[in-house]
Amino acid sequence: MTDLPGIVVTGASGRMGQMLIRTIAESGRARLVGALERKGHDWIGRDVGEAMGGAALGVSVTDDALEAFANAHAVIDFTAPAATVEFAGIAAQARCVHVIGTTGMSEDDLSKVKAAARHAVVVRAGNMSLGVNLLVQLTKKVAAALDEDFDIEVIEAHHNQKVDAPSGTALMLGQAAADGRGVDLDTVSDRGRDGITGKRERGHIGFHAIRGGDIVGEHDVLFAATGERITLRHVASDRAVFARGALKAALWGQGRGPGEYDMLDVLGLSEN
Ligand SMILES: NC(=O)C1=CN([C@@H]2O[C@H](COP(=O)(O)OP(=O)(O)OC[C@H]3O[C@@H](n4cnc5c(N)ncnc54)[C@H](O)[C@@H]3O)[C@@H](O)[C@H]2O)C=CC1
Ligand SMILES: O=C(O)C1=N[C@H](C(=O)O)C[C@H](O)C1
Repeated sequence: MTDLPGIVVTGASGRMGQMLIRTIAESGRARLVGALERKGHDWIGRDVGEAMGGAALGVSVTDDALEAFANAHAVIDFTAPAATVEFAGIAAQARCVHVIGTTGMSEDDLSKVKAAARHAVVVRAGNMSLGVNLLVQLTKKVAAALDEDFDIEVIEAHHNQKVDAPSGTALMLGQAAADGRGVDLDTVSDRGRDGITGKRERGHIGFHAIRGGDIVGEHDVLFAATGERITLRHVASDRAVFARGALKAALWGQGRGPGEYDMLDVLGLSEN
């Protein structure tokens, strides 16, 4: 049992944190060695299993990342951009695999993560599910096959607690569509529409975000032309799909050379 890779989960009380802790505990392929929460959180010092309302797991929630990461093989991190940037530096120092699910990161945040990946393995993806990563590749292929007579719109729906838009997944899908077409996403991106926007520009890629209730995560890529349209769709109905992907990434990263990887690498779906 103690030979299994030891994993720290950051944001332990969060929606994804709790799902990850359950997934690791039930996997038989890894062991939970740390559970991190932000300073002042009322779970600090408590056994994380009990804090989640279940049996004790023998791991106390801490706010000390340096100490927690020192004894870990991997950190699975679904928190917030500022926290993730801080954890990237600490994980690199500790030479443990850093699996990043956090979305809404700025270019500056991403450049700091990239710097950390010079010293340790980082696996980062806006969506860790098998289905979405397959959809990314399908989107790229369909966008490459169709010309600009087909307008591309990415529509996503999430729960009412989500703080960033468009979702990390929507941006991955938009990037895949732009790559398929051979265009620069920043140049053709239309984020939402409101007011007298003028007609849709040919070749642009639109993003639209719905927020409501407890929607786990739904993504449509619409290719609309005159007389016909195609929709590629993924629906996540259980956060376990993200947690299983993240655990797979943490195990895949063991023994690999430093660098920044994504779930296409982990799942063997990368075309490069
Ligand atoms: N890549 C993927 O497959 C997925 C990514 N996400 C992303 O994961 C992130 C978290 O999502 P949720 O779990 O729904 O959010 P949440 O709000 O339920 O959980 C975030 C947790 O992080 C904790 N946290 C914040 N700062 C911290 C710090 N400095 N140290 C330790 N803990 C800290 C918060 O206290 C909270 O418990 C979001 O960015 C979301 O978009 C969510 C699902 C799947
Ligand atoms: O915040 C969420 O919940 C999710 N976030 C990710 C995103 O921004 O795409 C992945 C998933 O859709 C759930």
